[in-house]
Amino acid sequence: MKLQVALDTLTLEDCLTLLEETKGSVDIAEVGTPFIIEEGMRPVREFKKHFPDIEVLADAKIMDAGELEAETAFKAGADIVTVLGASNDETILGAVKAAKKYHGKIMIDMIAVKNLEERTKEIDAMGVDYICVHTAFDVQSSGKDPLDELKIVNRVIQHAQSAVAGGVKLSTIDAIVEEGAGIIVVGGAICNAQARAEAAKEMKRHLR
Ligand SMILES: O=C(CO)[C@H](O)[C@H](O)COP(=O)(O)O
Repeated sequence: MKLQVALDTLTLEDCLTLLEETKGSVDIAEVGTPFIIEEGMRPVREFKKHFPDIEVLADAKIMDAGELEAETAFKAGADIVTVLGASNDETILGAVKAAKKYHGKIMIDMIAVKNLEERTKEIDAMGVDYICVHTAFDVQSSGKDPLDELKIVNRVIQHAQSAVAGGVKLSTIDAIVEEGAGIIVVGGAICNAQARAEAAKEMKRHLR
């Protein structure tokens, strides 16, 4: 199980400090979607330069032009790139093609996918590496629990590993660990903590 820290709203400088502080706890540094909108691929390059031992995920949430956009992120040094599960199959397959070329990985973000079971089966057969259930920022306050979706994905996947994102915190991580996931993504619960290094360490301690 890997711990991925989602870096969405911090400055580049603060992210580099956070990654230094949390060394040994964080397996994957995510350049979050808002960060990409702000800075493009610069954080991907900088994270790779300063922390060559940490995997870097570009949360590009690709929806079209899969091969082209994934290639841009892989060329910048990303190890993993996200593509939306709601995209056309051609987009996902294009991104998988780029991943093969650059020896990278594709994570499919199932955010807002309605036919989760059926779509997971289809996507699992496309050669992607991770299928991530994701409670969107915009619906987290509704109290939506990602566990039900994670159970569906874990039940149907045969090739990919599962991942979970969206509002994960210390009080919810044990149930996720119990259910099982290849990657657990934590953003605010680490980035907004008073003691970020301790928060990341504690999260990591709960993983298997
Ligand atoms: O991709 C995202 C939003 O679309 C976030 O990076 C993801 O939800 C993790 O952050 P948090 O733990 O703060 O919800």
